[in-house]
Amino acid sequence: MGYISVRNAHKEFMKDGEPLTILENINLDIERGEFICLLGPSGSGKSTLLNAMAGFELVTSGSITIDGAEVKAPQLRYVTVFQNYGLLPWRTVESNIELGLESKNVPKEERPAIIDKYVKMVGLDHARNRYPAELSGGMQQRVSIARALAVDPDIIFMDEPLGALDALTRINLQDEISRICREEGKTVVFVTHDIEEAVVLADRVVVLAANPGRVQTIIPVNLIDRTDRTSASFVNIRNHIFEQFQLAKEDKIEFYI
Ligand SMILES: Nc1ncnc2c1ncn2[C@@H]1O[C@H](COP(=O)(O)OP(=O)(O)OP(=O)(O)O)[C@@H](O)[C@H]1O
Repeated sequence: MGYISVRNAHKEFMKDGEPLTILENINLDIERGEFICLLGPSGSGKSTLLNAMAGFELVTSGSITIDGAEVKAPQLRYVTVFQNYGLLPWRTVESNIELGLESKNVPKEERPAIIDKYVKMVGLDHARNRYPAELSGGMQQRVSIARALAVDPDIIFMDEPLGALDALTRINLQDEISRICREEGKTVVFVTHDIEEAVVLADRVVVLAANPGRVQTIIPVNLIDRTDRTSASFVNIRNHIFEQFQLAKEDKIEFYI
C-alpha cells in the first residue's frame, strides 16, 4: 500500500437531479517523496481527485488513505496551492509566508529564520517587504509556494498553480518547483493539462481519461536532466505521453454499450 493510497475510488455529483459519475474506479499508490502529475483533458476529474486526496471532497465509495489513515478532512500536515495564489493583500511577502506558521502555532521567535530560508529559496529576498499588488503573477505564485513549503508539510497538493502565468515565467517556475521539491524531499501531487510541464516535474505521470474520469495509464519519467526540453529522451517521453493523452481524449463510448 502506498503512502497515499486510492482504492476503487468512485465519485458522483448530482446534475439535474441525477447522479453523474465523475471518477470511476480509481486505483493509485503514491510513495513518500514522489512527484506525481495528474494529467488529463478538461473534465477528466483531475481537480476532483486532488480535492479528494487533500480532504476537501469525500469519495462516494472506495477509500483514500494517507499513511494508513482514511482522509476525511483537510489537515495541517498537507498543504494545497491553487492557481489564484490565495495571498492576503494587506500583508507583505514575509507576512504572507508567516501566515502558515501562525496557523501551525510555530513559536514567534522561530519564524524569522524559517521565513528567511524560504523567501530566499524562491528568489524573493529583494521583495520581502512588498505587498501582493506590487508583485507580478509569477512572484505572487512564488510567495504561495514559499508559504506552503515553510510549514514543512508532508505533502503538497498543487492544482494548476502555474496556469495563469506567461510561458517564460511558467518554464522558470517549473524548473524551480522541480528542484526545490526534490531538494526538500516532498511528496507532491500536481494537477496539470500541460504535457511538457508533466515531463519536467513528475516522477510518474498519471494520465486520466474523461467521461467518466478514470486512469488511462501511468507513465514513469526517468530523466537525468529535466531542464533540457530538447534532449532526445525528453522528446521521446513527451511524445509517448502525448499519444496516451490523445487516446484519453477519444470517445470510448463503445466500451459501455
Ligand atoms: N461540486 C461539483 N458539483 C457538481 N459537479 C462538479 C463539481 N465539481 C466538479 N464537477 C464536475 O466534475 C467534472 C470534473 O471536474 P474537475 O474540475 O475535477 O475536472 P478537471 O479534469 O480538473 O477539469 P479542468 O481541466 O477543466 O479543470 C466536471 O464535469 C465538473 O463540471
